[in-house]
Amino acid sequence: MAIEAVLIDIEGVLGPLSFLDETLTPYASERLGAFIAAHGEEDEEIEEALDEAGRLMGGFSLKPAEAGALLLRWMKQGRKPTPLKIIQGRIWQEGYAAGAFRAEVHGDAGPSLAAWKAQGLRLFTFSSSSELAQKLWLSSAGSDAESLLDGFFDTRMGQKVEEEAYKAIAQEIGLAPAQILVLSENVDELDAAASAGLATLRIARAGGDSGRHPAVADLASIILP
Ligand SMILES: CSCCC(=O)C(=O)COP(=O)(O)O
Ligand SMILES: [Mg+2]
Repeated sequence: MAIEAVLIDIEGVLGPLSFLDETLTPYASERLGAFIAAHGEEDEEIEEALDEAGRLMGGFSLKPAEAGALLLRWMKQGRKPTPLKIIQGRIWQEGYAAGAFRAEVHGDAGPSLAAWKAQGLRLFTFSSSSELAQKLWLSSAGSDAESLLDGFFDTRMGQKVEEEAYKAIAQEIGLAPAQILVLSENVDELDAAASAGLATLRIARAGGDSGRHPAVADLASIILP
């Protein structure tokens, strides 16, 4: 079955892994408590995210300090539930606006996306970060990638290591799973995508084990039929 769409990871594929660990995560950790105190009771999106965090904990109504501690714990555990990613995205939005940092996109991202688009492929992201955080990353890097993308998927479709998320995305895009190629640096994500029947390709910019998936060193090395 011919590939009709490409589902692309951001951190690790379009941009460097280090930006999350070295810049975005510390920035959000340091501001989480103050951000929740300032917005937790007056901003609908943040209120809803905190309610959802409480539901995920079994139906608790969390006080701001409890919510801050819970989200920090999730971050330390490497968990990526949607309410955490929504709140992180809003904190990062303030950081980008204040000029605290700028994101980077790898040099091969724009030209590769443009070439695939010109071939008639549909292009989507799938990131653990919120749709807002994805768009901020790409636009702050001055990349034209955003304008080439047909849609942005995030954890509202499910976690990236869960097969069900990829089935839901295939249904949303309206293609058979085998018509979608997933690009990620993360083998667990590719395993989940392959279990759902999607085609997979590991982007191994830093090398490493690709498990059962084919791999290339960068986006420029991909030739799509
Ligand atoms: C694109 S903003 C920061 C990335 C992030 O928050 C994350 O959890 C990892 O993202 P990925 O694109 O690798 O799913
Ligand atoms: Mg990634």
